[in-house]
Amino acid sequence: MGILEKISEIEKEIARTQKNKATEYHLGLLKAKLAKYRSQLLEPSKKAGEKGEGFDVLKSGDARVALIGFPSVGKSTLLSTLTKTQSEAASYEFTTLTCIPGVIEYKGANIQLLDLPGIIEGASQGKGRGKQVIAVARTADLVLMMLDATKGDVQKTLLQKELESVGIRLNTKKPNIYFKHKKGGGIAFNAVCPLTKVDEKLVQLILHEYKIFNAEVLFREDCSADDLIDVISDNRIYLSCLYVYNKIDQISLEEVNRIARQPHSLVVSCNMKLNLDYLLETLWEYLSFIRVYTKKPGQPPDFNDCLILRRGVSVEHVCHSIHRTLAQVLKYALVWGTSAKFNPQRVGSHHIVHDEDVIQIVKK
Ligand SMILES: Nc1nc2c(ncn2[C@@H]2O[C@H](COP(=O)(O)OP(=O)(O)OP(=O)(O)O)[C@@H](O)[C@H]2O)c(=O)[nH]1
Ligand SMILES: [K+]
Ligand SMILES: [Mg+2]
Repeated sequence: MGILEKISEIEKEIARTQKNKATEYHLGLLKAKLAKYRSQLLEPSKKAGEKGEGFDVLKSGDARVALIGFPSVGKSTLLSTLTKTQSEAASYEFTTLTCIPGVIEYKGANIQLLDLPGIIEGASQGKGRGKQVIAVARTADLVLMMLDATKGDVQKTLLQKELESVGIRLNTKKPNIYFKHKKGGGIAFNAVCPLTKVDEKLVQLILHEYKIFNAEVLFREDCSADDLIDVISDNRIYLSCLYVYNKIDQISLEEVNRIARQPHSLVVSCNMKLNLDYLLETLWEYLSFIRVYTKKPGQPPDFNDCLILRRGVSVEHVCHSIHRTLAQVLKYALVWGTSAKFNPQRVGSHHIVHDEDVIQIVKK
């Protein structure tokens, strides 16, 4: 039996099995098996001459955003609208056959936007260009999942499943489980809170399925069997995802309102150029961008040139992004803006900067 068949057998068995206390262990074990086979699928093929894991497009700019969606939802139309690059758009499916990069220039940031071929159900198992598209998605800072607003929620459910099955987790955090493989000593299992989804026996069963007999496992939150499998597998990718519903010029206002209220979702019309400003603003938020301006002593800040950084960075990061060696010679920094208690505040390298702060570096 090939891996794909084994996977489908297990999926069927999981679907058949009623979920209750008595089947809990059996289901946990099946899920572990499933994850194991899927991760075998993810391993790069060793066959010589088999080409095309991903499209070779160099990363550039401050962040990379990958456009993922079914054929003809309007991905290329969006790229051509938001960037100077033109990507052919047409009413037939699979117009785009490769990866086409463009650059969104917004509030001083350069965001690399990747137009990609449409993907369909079965993409993760190699249908269409699915595997290559997914390989590109794994390299992105953000997935922009484009959906056809006239088609309800099916596209979203299907695509999410495709991405899940290859280890991509959208808008979720890595489960808070400490896991360490050991050379001996058996399995030391602990939890810092009451667990409602697994018990020690299930954890052991799952670990044994992975041939792990010596390990330290500490649940720091009430995680599930799936969470544990994600942590053991260690090849999961946690990505932010924005669901962008296009073609709202074709649906009712009630439907627009319903969709726009869903989490991580927003509505646009590329053809009518509706709500695209809000899309850019939201992209900026999701990428956690902030702008920091620099200032030389005795001169006004340079507001034409900002540093694009991520929320939560310190003065040390700011130094690094100006010059590789600057942090080493930092004496202190003067900061103006919302991160400062008074203007200017004299701060050290650990001070966290805010959006639109102005900073002056004083060297030793
Ligand atoms: N009504 C409507 N049609 C749109 C909108 N945006 C794009 N389209 C149309 O949808 C069709 C597909 O657009 P594309 O940009 O080629 O879609 P795609 O997702 O890149 O398609 P593939 O490359 O084939 O995967 C074209 O006929 C577009 O004119 C929109 O906002 N409203
Ligand atoms: K198309
Ligand atoms: Mg296209």
